Amino acid sequence: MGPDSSQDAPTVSQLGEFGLIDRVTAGQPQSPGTLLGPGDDAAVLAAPDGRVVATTDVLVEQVHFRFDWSTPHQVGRKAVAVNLSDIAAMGAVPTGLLVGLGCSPELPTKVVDELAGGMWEEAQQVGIGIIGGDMVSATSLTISITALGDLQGRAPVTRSGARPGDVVAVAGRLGWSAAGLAVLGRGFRSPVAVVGAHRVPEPPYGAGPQAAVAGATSMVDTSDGLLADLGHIAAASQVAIDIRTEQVEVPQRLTEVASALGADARHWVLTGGEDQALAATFPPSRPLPAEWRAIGVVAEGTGVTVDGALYEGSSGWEHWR
Ligand SMILES: Nc1ncnc2c1ncn2[C@@H]1O[C@H](COP(=O)(O)OP(=O)(O)O)[C@@H](O)[C@H]1O
Ligand SMILES: Cc1ncc(C[n+]2csc(CCOP(=O)(O)OP(=O)(O)O)c2C)c(N)n1
Ligand SMILES: [Mg+2]
Ligand SMILES: [Mg+2]
Ligand SMILES: [Mg+2]
Repeated sequence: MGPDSSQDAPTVSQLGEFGLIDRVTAGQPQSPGTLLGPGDDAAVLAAPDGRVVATTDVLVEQVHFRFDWSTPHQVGRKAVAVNLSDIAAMGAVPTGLLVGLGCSPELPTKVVDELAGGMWEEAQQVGIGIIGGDMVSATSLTISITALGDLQGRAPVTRSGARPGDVVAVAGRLGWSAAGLAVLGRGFRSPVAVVGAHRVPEPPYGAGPQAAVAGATSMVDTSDGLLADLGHIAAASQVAIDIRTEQVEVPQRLTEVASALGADARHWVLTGGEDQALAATFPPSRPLPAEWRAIGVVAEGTGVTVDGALYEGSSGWEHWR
């Protein structure tokens, strides 16, 4: 195959593994702090703090996204966003991304171009880039992203530091992605406010480090659902968490969508995943940082309650359930 035909190759198998790698890496900016970028056996990245934060999330077609619901560009942005929100949830800032991609030989090259374009767009929002990755043949389109981050000299904010008396607070949107998923699941494509929130979450990236600076005692990103993810803090910290619904805003837009679908907007806010909001606990003595709003309290005990009662029904997403 000559260079001209490979330039326009319609499928990934026609372009080939190394042609595809060249295509997604060519012309991209160097991620800051990268001492050696894509092309060798591994990348080399500066670690300013001396410690490296590392996290992976995998996204699989039909499980995490559908191409009749989202464009490849949107899927690329979301795949990066869900990883960056885990970095933020440690109170860290991201420094680089590694991208594994499994796709069928028949996949049009254009889809890979657009996925990579979306990934780069989201990465550039926080000033970083893709420093390496892998491309393999697979039966379902699979994206595995590893995000690396830096603690800037601070202690990591773990899931295990919540203390009785702390305030529970959130930053970012809740329930919007679940509303969008419900809309798409019923075959609709609007309202775009909720469908767009499902396609591309907007994690409050800055709120993670902000919480760390403000002395947050524990933090998690809400990928599975607020109650489910707070359950991880309650378990790891060996405390009870009570959410006070009078403090939890249910946006008017979600109430409207829920009434059109015969659904429950409050349920989306409390248990809907994929908004990648941040939830954290703070000592009660100090004011919350700017992006954060109080939604409940930490007490002695175990588990998560809503207004003092166990929540009826599922508290969030679980794979294989
Ligand atoms: N295959 C695995 N090997 C080792 N650790 C894993 C594996 N899968 C998940 N974990 C770890 O289990 C924890 C919970 O995973 P998960 O619920 O996916 O976290 P998150 O919701 O923050 O993405 C994380 O610390 C994650 O790194
Ligand atoms: C086609 C499709 N069906 C269902 C969902 C809903 N969904 C899939 S995964 C998930 C939860 C988050 O995913 P997970 O892999 O558990 O992320 P993690 O908690 O590891 O960050 C949700 C709500 C979706 N996004 N797309
Ligand atoms: Mg995960
Ligand atoms: Mg995650
Ligand atoms: Mg997480």
